[in-house]
Amino acid sequence: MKSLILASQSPRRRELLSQLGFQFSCCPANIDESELPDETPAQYVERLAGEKAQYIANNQIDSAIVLGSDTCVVYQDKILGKPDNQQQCLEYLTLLSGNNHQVLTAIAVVQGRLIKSQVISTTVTFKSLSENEMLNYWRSGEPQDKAGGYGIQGLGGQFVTQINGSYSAVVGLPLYETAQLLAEFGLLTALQQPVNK
Ligand SMILES: Cc1cn([C@H]2C[C@H](O)[C@@H](COP(=O)(O)OP(=O)(O)OP(=O)(O)O)O2)c(=O)[nH]c1=O
Repeated sequence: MKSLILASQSPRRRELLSQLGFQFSCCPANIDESELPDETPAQYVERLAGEKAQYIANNQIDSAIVLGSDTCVVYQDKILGKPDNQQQCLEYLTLLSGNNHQVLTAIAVVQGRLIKSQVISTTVTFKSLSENEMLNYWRSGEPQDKAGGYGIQGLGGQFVTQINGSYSAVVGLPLYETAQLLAEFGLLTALQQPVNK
């Protein structure tokens, strides 16, 4: 029986992976998340997802399958990570207000020396936000641990007028692509199992 490890501390990723019906354990991967010079946002998230998975895989004695993921918000080629403070969050929300942005989520699966990864891009449109709304939102406590300073699955959902792509990828783990990638490592969801007719 192959064991699956989610290289994450995120309760959202844990919940999403549970939706696929897998048994797995969670290990947070503490890696340096600084950007490298000349790296595109897609290269950045793909590298971090791979490093998170590899960090955990390197500490395994057996050949466990390790899934890592990373999400960032991109506005006009600028990466918006988790806001450090109120001022940065208001800056991010001001950029997102009334505009389209991309949410990039990368997933990486590692087993021994084999690594496969993928980047999923989703376009999200925000309504125009008032200063009051932004301040109240910051005070709700929701933006603090989220890329771009918002959570589509929470209070922040009321800012979103349109989404083109994968909702689960915006929340942190794309369900369709994760099921496909894990299947390449022989981990099938209950729905992917062959049926005896
Ligand atoms: C845009 C957006 C991001 N997010 C979250 C997803 C990610 O958890 C987080 C981005 O930070 P990440 O660094 O991708 O992940 P993390 O630190 O939460 O967890 P780990 O590295 O241990 O896997 O922002 C939402 O929950 N909702 C949203 O709408």
